[in-house]
This record gives sequence, C-alpha cells and structure tokens, in this order.
Amino acid sequence: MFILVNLKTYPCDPVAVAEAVRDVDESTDARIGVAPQATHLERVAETGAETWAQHVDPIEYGSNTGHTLAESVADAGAVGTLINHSEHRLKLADIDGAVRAASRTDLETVVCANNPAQVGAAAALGPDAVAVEPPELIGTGTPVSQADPEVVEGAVGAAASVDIDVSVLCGAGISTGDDVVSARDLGSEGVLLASGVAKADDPRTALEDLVDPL
Ligand SMILES: O=C[C@H](O)COP(=O)(O)O
Repeated sequence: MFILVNLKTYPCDPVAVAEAVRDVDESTDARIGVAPQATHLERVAETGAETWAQHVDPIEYGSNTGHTLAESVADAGAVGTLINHSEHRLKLADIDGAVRAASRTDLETVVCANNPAQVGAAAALGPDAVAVEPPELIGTGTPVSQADPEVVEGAVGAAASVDIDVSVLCGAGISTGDDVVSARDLGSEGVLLASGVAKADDPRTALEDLVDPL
C-alpha cells in the first residue's frame, strides 16, 4: 500500500513530519510519501523522505508568474506530484497539460477525482495513479472506505476499464490502520490522507498506527 500524506497548508512542522515519514517507511513494507507546501519541498526532501509536490501547473519555462513549474519541484527533490486536488481543481485540458508537464521531468503523477466518472476521465490522461476523494468527506475523520465503499470500488472499476496500468488510491477521512486495510480490501492500492497525520498531536504515532496492520 502507498500512503501519501498531504500536509496541505496545515500549521505542522513539515520537516518533523517528513522525518517521521522516512523512519516509519523504513519500518514497514508499505510505501509512504509526504506532500508539503511548495516552499518546503527542498527541506523536506533533504530528510530523505519520499517527497511529493501538491500541484504543478501545465506550463513550460517562460513567462508564468506565480505558477509552479514541474522542473522546479523536481529540482527541489520531489519525485511525484498531485494534480487536480479537490482544493486545487483544474480544467480537463489543464489536467492533461499538468500530467504532460510532470512527465517531462519523470515526476510520478496522482490525479485526484471526486467520483468514479471523473476517475475514468482522469485515467484516460495517462497518469501513474488516480485518487478518488468525495469532497464532502475530506477533513471529516469519516473514512471514505466506510462511509462510501461503493465510490472506491467504482473508482477501481472505472480506472481498470480505461487503463489497467493506472493505480487507484482513495482518500478523505482516512486516519487509522483499519481505514487503510478497508481501503485495500476494496481494491485500492493506496490512500491519500492529510488531517489524520498533519493535525495529529503526534504525527509519528499516527503514521505508526496507519501501517501497523499492514
Ligand atoms: O489530500 C488529502 C485529502 O484531501 C484527504 O484529507 P483528509 O485526510 O484530511 O480527509
């Protein structure tokens, strides 16, 4: 299972969380990555944790003030990027452009989607993975794997029907090892989560709990 921890803009210490991600990753068969804010990428990558960007724009080098260039996040140490997170939605053409931009620098890609229909469209753009997240469950602590198992199973089917090589992650409300196991049982190859770790009193313990049953 791939556990991708998105720090969003939560007021946590990104380096401390990254060090916990690195250490817990070494103690488990699960793969763990962390997606800090763009300004924290370099410091997080220096910890040795698997580092992801939260976003890249569908642009190339040039006149793009305020945008995020795939080459720059790769230079900062990111190995992958989220695209089209529910909190940073893009038009379909821009999702396509962002996937292509990430591919230029060999960044792994996870395209987020609200539901199985969007997962099918996202999978057709050729990312490495898609992540299905019902927006209404994000940040609630109510896990998608329990509250809406059909959406996870639907996403797995939708991606497989388009491109069997596109992995499926699920997210929203995932915070315990049981949630991760439920996601796996529904066919998900990973989870995308944020508040369960970034807002935890002790992110390291939260990470250890997440991988404990795996
Ligand atoms: O990127 C992470 C997702 O939006 C899930 O957030 P959450 O774990 O706080 O529900």
